[in-house]
Amino acid sequence: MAYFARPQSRNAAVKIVTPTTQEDKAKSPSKKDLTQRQCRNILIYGSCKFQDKGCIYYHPPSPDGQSPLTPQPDSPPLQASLTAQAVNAPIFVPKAASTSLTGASLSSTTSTAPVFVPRSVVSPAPTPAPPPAPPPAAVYEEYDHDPYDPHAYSSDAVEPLTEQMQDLDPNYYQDQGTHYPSEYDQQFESTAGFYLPPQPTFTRQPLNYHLYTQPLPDTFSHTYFLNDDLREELQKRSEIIRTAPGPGLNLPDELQGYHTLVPLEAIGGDRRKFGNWYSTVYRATSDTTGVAHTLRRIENYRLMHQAAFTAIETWSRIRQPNIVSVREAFTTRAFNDNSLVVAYDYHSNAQTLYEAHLKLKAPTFHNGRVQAQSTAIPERTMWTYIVQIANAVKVVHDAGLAVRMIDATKVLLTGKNRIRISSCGIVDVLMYDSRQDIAVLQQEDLVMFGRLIFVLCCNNLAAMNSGPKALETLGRQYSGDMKNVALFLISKPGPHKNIGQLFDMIGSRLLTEMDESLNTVDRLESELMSELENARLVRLLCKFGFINERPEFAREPRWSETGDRYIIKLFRDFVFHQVDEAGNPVVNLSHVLTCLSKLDAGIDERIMLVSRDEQNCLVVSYKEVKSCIESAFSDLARASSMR
Ligand SMILES: Nc1ncnc2c1ncn2[C@@H]1O[C@H](COP(=O)(O)OP(=O)(O)OP(=O)(O)O)[C@@H](O)[C@H]1O
Repeated sequence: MAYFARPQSRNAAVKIVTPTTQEDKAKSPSKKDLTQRQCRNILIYGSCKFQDKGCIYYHPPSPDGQSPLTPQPDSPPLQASLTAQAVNAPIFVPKAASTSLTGASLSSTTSTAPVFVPRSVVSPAPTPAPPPAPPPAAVYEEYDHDPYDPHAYSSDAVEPLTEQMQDLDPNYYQDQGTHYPSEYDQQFESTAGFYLPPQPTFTRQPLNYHLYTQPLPDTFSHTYFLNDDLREELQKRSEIIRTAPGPGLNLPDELQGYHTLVPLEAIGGDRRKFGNWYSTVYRATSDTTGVAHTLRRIENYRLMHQAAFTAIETWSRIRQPNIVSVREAFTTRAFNDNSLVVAYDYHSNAQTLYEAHLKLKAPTFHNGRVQAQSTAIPERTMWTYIVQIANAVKVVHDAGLAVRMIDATKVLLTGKNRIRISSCGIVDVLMYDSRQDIAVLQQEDLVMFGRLIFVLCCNNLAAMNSGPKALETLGRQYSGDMKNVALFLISKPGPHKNIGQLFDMIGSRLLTEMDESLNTVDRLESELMSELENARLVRLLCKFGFINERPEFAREPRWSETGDRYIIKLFRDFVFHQVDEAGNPVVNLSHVLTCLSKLDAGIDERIMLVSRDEQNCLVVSYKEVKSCIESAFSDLARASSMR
């Protein structure tokens, strides 16, 4: 009987063919020869559990008449700790229980995804699988590490086995209640006259790549996909970054290395001035990098001194997470006037603090009643803003510059509670002629910062017009610390009033902020983990797409349905085309993800692949399917690079 036939593929797949009779098996000369050879279990374990249960190999009698090399009850335990799994050998199927390796009996070695019933398994009623042999009782008569060559196994082959064992979990043996050979064992070995492999050294713990990456312990719930809020936010950003300009705007097609200008604010209607000038903000794409940038254009501005751009150079060297980075500045006549343009980083879906908190919002319906939306900013959020702005101001002041524009319409909210000061450097260019002492400008920064706190706490852009009322509102709704900070910032300039002193006042809040940002990093890292897995699987699916059913190779024998590609095709059916008992398609993402992850890891777990005509089935491991895919894909890649 042909238990195993070497498949057409050079890969190690076990083809299952119709079982033949016992007589055929008896006639097999190779089997006969095998019975003359000494049983490997005797060599490795000192005994063979299956000696009297059908093992066909030679078992030498022991001198005391007991079964050969059976350990005495008080003798030290033999090193019988290798399982079939440990040496990568097939699971032993006792002869009595398996007259043939039918699909049913193989089911014990197949994937454990029980919900899926491949077509061929559905139609013939499966016979119950025999219980798997106990792990330590593995026999190696049939296989070496090449499972198809029954004669290949020799004692020399023990060496490669130890190499494979090095990849195993070191605790594996402890778990089995066995141990590595001690000195005593070594002595026993030599006196017993059989060879035991040298003690393996374990260099690393094998990774269970086929399992999804675990999130950080206990902190965050684990999901396969990105958190909904974050996904929505990121999608919105990438959607907004691709919006096209409306028709009839009459904007230049090309502007000093930028194209596709899109205004970020309404053009026309009531416009507020930026100092003495009108300004407009555009999103534009860089010709060289394809990256979106923000261009702030000052209309009708005539540059008198080139030196006015010196400040832009200094600003462009500042990289601080709470400042919108400055890229460059230039003048242009592309808008049919003399315009000054300063380019900044673009933060998609950004809002100004004014838009986020101060602008009147449409009322909402709650319990059937119209309700004005609450615009009060929670104290916690206010402290986050204060710490971030203070951080930015400190960096700017330390660089010998002044922000010169800390205003609710110029501070951007670019993410959840994440703010950045925008429009930096532009005032330095505009006011170049009326140069002022930098220390005075820095004091002004602090006052502007204080005013912004009053505006946000009172929810009123004109809060500072009535100082005492604003102070009272702030004191009523926020803590004493907040009031002190706001008062300090708007107080008269003095030698001790600087941004460093503010940090002395808010020291403990900084620690809270730091905790928060570390938590955010952890959370995002955990999100990244799941996306990492998904990216891995997408690459795998792309390989599948490249390989499966290529029309140009339809007549090519190597691509035909007899080689590696056939295994890949059947595997594709196994992953995606499962049917239930009634023949209905099973659409189960978990099954797909599990299979693909196991494939990517190339683990030794075996699965049964069934041909579409249900006449043949192949037992292959994920490792073997992976190697088929790798070789098919590298063939393709080679072919494509030769063109
Ligand atoms: N760097 C940037 N990245 C993304 N969007 C930005 C950037 N800078 C400004 N914006 C957006 O451009 C729009 C206009 O910005 P601007 O600074 O002109 O605000 P504004 O409220 O219109 O102020 P003003 O009344 O002074 O023009 C705002 O919606 C803002 O979110």
